[in-house]
Amino acid sequence: MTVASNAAGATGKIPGGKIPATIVTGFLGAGKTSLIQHLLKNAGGKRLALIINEFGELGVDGEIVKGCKIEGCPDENIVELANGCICCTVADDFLPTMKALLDRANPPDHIVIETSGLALPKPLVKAFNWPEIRTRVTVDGVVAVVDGPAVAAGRFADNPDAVDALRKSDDGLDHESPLAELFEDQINCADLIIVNKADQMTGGEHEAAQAHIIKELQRPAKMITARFGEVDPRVLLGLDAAAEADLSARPSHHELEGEDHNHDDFESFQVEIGELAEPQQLLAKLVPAIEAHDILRVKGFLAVAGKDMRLVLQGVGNRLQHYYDRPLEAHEGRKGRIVVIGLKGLDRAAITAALA
Ligand SMILES: Nc1nc2c(ncn2[C@@H]2O[C@H](COP(=O)(O)OP(=O)(O)OP(=O)(O)O)[C@@H](O)[C@H]2O)c(=O)[nH]1
Repeated sequence: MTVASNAAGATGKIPGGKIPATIVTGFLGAGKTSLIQHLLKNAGGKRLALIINEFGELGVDGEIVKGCKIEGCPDENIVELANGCICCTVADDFLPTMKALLDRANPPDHIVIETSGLALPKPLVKAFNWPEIRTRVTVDGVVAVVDGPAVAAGRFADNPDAVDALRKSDDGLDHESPLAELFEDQINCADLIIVNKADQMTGGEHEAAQAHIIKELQRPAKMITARFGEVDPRVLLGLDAAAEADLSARPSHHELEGEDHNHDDFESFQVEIGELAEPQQLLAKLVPAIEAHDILRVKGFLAVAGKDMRLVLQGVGNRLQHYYDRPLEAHEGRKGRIVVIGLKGLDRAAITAALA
C-alpha cells in the first residue's frame, strides 16, 4: 500500500462533513495507475490522498508514481505496502492507513484508493461501514478501469477449456473462469466504468468490448472510454454514490465466501535480472516466455549498462512497454527486479531460466 498526497487547495468535504473516497478497481494492467497519475497531475489544487495496493511483493505502482515527481506529491508522503490484496488485509492495513490519514492535522479533501488488479472491490467498500471510519468518510464512487482490447479479445469471457485445464491441475477449483469472475465482480461493483486503451481498439473491437460489458453488467453504471486513463477529474470525482450504503445492489460471485476469501487462483513471484547490455536483451526473451506460460502481467525496474537512469518495464499480456523514468540511486545497485503474475501453476523455474 502506498500513501501520497498532493497540493493544497479547495476542500472536497461533502455535506455532513464526510470526506469523499474513490475506489479504483480493474484487472491487472488495465490502466489504474495511469488514471491516477493523470488525476494527480490535473487535480486543480484539490488535496488528494492516494492509497495504492499491489498483489506482488514488489511495490512497483507506488514507485512509478514517485518517479513522476508530481508537484505537491513529495516522496515522504508515500508509504509502501505491497504483497497482498487490499480486500484480504482490510483490518491489518487499510483501516490503520485510513485512520492515520484522517487523523492528520490537515486531512485530505478526497481519498483515492487504487486496489490491486486481483482485488475484489466489495469487501473494501464494506470496510467503509466500520465504526472507526463510517462517520468520517463516504465512498463517492467505485471506478472500474477496463482493458478494452483485452475484453474485446475475449480475455474475460467464460472459457470452458481453460477452466477445465485449471481444474485438472487443481481439484479444489470449484468455480468458473477466475478471470471472468473477477471481471464481473469488478464491473458489478462500479458506478463508473472506464473502457481504457481506446487507442488500441478498432471500431468493431470497441463495440465488442462494450457489448461484453453490457452483457455481464447487472446494475446501472456510467460507461466512458479513455486512453491512458486520461479522464477529466470532474467526471471521476464527485459521483456522490455513497456506495457503502447500497452494498446489496452490487452483486458479487464471492458473496458466500465472507471476508476470508483469498486469491488462490493466481500467483506472483520475482525474478532478479542482472545489468542488461541493452533493453532488447531481455525483451527478446520475455515475449516468448509470456506466450509460452500465459503470463498475465510483468512489471519492474531494470539497470542498463552505461545508463544512469532506471528503466521501467511494463508488460500486459504480450504487450511490452519500457522507458527510463528517473536516475538510479546508489543503494539500488546495478541490477533489476521484475514481478511476474499469472494463474496458479506458473512454472517458476522455467520462466526464471528463460529470462536469465
Ligand atoms: N496503448 C495504451 N497503453 C496503456 C493505456 N493505459 C495504460 N497503458 C499501458 O498499460 C500498462 C499498464 O498500465 P497501468 O496503468 O500500470 O495499469 P494498472 O491497472 O495500474 O496495472 P496493475 O496495477 O499492475 O494492475 C502500462 O504500460 C501503460 O502505459 C492506454 O490507454 N493505451
